[in-house]
Amino acid sequence: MEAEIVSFDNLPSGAEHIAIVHGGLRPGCLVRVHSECLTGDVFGSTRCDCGDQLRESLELIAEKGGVILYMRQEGRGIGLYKKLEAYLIQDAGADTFSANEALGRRADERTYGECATMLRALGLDEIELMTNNPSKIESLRRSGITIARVRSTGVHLTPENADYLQQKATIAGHSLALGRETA
Ligand SMILES: Nc1nc2c(ncn2[C@@H]2O[C@H](COP(=O)(O)OP(=O)(O)OP(=O)(O)O)[C@@H](O)[C@H]2O)c(=O)[nH]1
Ligand SMILES: [Zn+2]
Repeated sequence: MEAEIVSFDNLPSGAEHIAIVHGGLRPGCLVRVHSECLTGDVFGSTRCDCGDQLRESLELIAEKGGVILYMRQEGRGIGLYKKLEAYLIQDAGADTFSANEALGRRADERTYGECATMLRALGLDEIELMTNNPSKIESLRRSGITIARVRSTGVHLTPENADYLQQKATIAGHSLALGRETA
């Protein structure tokens, strides 16, 4: 697909977030807010579903038009090195949220105010949001973005990521129908 990559001046965090835009921008268009996961997005790690969700979003946006906000919020905001440390703690039995806390960090350090700023800069204050994460929905709504519709991402369930997905559902309240598997 042909897409435009948009950068943004003066985001308060200084992070190099980008928007990938395909098709016309119109009120209510499809938006995926994707948090960076180097291990999953680039290297195909099977611990998580991030790479599958990113590819799913790219395919949908290629088909319908829309935006991916690629947010440099690696490791739910704790960064890559800390996420790798958290993986070691998980391998010793912790869930993915308490492993962050064992490192003295919060379970999820992401905020989404900059996503709202980026959407407004693109002229979008009404969107269809692609997510299963209730805090993304609430946070964007609190930042003044109208979410006309929420579209769930698929459930990319594998034996390797089953605990991770189960913990997202039970600990962070993600709407994931883990009884079924989709492509
Ligand atoms: N700290 C930590 N971060 C992780 C872990 N696994 C994935 N991540 C990060 O979690 C983020 C993706 O978050 P998810 O909770 O999978 O999904 P989400 O983006 O909140 O929700 P959806 O919009 O429904 O996909 C990325 O920044 C990943 O790097 C982990 O075990 N520990
Ligand atoms: Zn991941």
